[in-house]
Amino acid sequence: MVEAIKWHGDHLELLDQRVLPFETSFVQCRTAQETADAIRNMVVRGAPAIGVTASYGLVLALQNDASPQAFHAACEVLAASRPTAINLFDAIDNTKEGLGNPAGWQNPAAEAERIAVAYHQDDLAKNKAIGRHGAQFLAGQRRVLTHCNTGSLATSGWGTALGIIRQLNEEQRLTQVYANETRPFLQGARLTVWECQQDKLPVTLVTDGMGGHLMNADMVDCVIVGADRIAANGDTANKIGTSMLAMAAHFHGIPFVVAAPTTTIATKTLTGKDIPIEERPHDEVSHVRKNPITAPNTAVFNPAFDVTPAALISAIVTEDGIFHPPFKFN
Ligand SMILES: CSC[C@H]1O[C@H](OP(=O)(O)O)[C@H](O)[C@@H]1O
Repeated sequence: MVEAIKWHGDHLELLDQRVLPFETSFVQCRTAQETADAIRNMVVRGAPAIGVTASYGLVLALQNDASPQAFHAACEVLAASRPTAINLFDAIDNTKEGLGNPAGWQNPAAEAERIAVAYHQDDLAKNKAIGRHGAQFLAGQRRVLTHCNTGSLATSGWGTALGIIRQLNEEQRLTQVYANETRPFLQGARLTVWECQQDKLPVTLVTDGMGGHLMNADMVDCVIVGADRIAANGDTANKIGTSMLAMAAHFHGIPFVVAAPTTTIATKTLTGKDIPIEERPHDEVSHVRKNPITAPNTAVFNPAFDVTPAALISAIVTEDGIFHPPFKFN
């Protein structure tokens, strides 16, 4: 199981997901700003991984300057790195609350480090529970279509949707994984395929437009995806292209399952309309690995996420179990 995030006590080491699987290189962070830049630039990505990384960014901030003013400035810098994944804000609030008691500020850097390490370990435990619940729920489903990357690279290890897929494989109940390439950042083609190959999962790469054909040809038993923010009513923000998969699955009567830890559930976000959708740099769409795929100065729209209405979601799997519609998280 690959480790995307490594804490070394005085710096953070991130596996650079912008260049996998072609290069294995690492980015070191020693300040909150460097950590925020790594999140914004998608050195590290994936909602749970973003939260864990931000927790360590706050430790670095306190190691550099243990004043409350510097800590709150670091919270702002990290909170501004990416707007959609609620895990980022959950992690920041988790450290804020942990330092809330008077004892927390006696040695805030050490206390924040204890909090961050616990948050990191807790996410791994959540992933394993999601895998168990999801595999139990999907008994008999053997051919899975997934979107983006929701594995060890997007979490503390094991994964959410890919964690369920790993569990199905461990229980010898998986015959096929179709991985959407997931334009424009290619999390599927570059990261999910690589993770599946590392674990000898039966993975086939498909383009983002193939989902309807696979379902029409009866090649898929279920669709499993991750999430970046689940609203109180179950509307779910996930990688751009997810909602179209949900529409196709609904039309074909195929289960569409969202897998996420409860740190991805935003009870104060009432519906999908309240979820901020990140827009990313245009060259992510107009170029692939720095090579242009369109004419210069082409107009581009690059929303990184879309919202799948709760009505299209068959089940939401968290570490607490399986939730069915109508969803009401509070
Ligand atoms: C378990 S990862 C959840 C989620 O995060 C990814 O977004 P990004 O790669 O832009 O950070 C994707 O939406 C995954 O489904």
